[in-house]
Amino acid sequence: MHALLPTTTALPLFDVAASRRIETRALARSPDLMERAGLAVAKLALALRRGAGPVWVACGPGNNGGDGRVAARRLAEAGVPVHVGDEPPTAPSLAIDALLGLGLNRAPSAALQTTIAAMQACGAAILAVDLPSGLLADTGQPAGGLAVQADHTLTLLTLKPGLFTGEGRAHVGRLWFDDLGVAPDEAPTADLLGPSPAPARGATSHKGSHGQVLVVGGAAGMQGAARLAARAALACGAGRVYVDLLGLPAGEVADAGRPELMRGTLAELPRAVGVIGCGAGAAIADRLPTLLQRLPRLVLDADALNAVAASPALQDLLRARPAGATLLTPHPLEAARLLDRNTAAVQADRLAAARELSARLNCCVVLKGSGSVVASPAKRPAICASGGPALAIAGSGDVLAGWLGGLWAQQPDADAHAIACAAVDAHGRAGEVDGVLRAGDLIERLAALR
Ligand SMILES: NC(=O)C1=CN([C@@H]2O[C@H](COP(=O)(O)OP(=O)(O)OC[C@H]3O[C@@H](n4cnc5c(N)ncnc54)[C@H](O)[C@@H]3O)[C@@H](O)[C@H]2O)[C@@H](O)CC1
Repeated sequence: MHALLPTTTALPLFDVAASRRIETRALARSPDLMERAGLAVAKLALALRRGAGPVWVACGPGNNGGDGRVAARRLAEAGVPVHVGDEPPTAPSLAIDALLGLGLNRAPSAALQTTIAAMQACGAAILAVDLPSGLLADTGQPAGGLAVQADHTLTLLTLKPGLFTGEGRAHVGRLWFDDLGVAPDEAPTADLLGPSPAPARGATSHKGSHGQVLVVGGAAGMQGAARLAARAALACGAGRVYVDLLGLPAGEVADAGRPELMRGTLAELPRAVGVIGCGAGAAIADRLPTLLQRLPRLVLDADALNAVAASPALQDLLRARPAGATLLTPHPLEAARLLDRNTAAVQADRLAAARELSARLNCCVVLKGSGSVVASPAKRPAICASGGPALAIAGSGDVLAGWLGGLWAQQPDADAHAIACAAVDAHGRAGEVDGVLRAGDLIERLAALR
């Protein structure tokens, strides 16, 4: 058993169906899995309980409750006062939520809702077994809108996607993992991202070795967005970064605060990585057909995505591009527009929405939000484990788009999916600070962690 995040390596994720198959085969080999699970819960509970009061164990009707009952027995054997039941004892030293795990298949019943409310109000820290009760393992959504808000979650046997995306991160608290000694014996449903190495910079390399980025955006009044993207691409290490600022006369400097940035256009830069749409406004729609047909590698963000959503002709152009050549970075509302549904429907199953969009448009899709999802046609999707609320700021997406472009410029042989996985994880890690960041500070943190 160990605390999981931050992870230093990529990790496999398994949905409910895969976890069940792994569990079934493991049970055939070692029938004592529940004993191992309960013992792991008891050990963690011993470390987490505060004070001399009883440990409250709330057990549900299935095997999740079975884990709880084994943990209660183990704790009692260790001399700890234990209370098993639906209502809290006086002054509990810890509450163990063993109500519902993988078997959750509907909104918590009225009785369970009462127990969950009592647990939230009991004054002790909550340790959830496998999953916070009410949280759907595949999507990270609370079934019926209600799930335990745990302080700690000890997940068992497999890591599930819903612990990391959707509302998962808001419910699990600190995440612990015990594989119960079982090595997964099938392909994962998705990957949890770990850090990727920064592109190598050879001793004799020069700026021409590190690629070009062309940022197209920045309509009148929105030039900051394009400049943030360009600054991020530069900080990432791209050799030359150009900005085609739609709202600025040609003779004016790209960015007075960053003299390294240059003005440029598609006509001069046919091999650059395009970062298109940051602060671009509606004018980008007219530029997109040429950009989509000419630039070999493209990152589309913000207004470029809205233009694509509104135009079947642009969607056809996207689909016609080679596999691995285009990266889309929608937030949930932009993804909803692209999929012609509402934001809630996207958030209800983020993995599925990202996969569907990537298949429809033949692109790599980064669905932003807590637990960003990276999906590409014919590839296993990935979920980002890094990041936090400090990233919920103006310009955060522009910085990500620019970082994606900067990374891709330096790795021309990498496909969109690999670039997206590396950039999204880096962006998340740079955003792991207490309080609030500004987008400019985020660029500096990305550069420092590079
Ligand atoms: N079988 C084993 O040996 C192991 C089991 N494990 C544990 O077993 C869990 C899965 O067990 P189960 O498949 O029994 O599933 P659960 O224990 O999660 O729940 C299943 C039961 O809950 C009921 N239920 C589902 N949703 C409900 C709702 N909204 N309101 C009220 N009742 C609801 C179902 O009708 C069923 O009776 C895992 O999450 C994990 O905690 C793990 O410890 C690994 C080993």
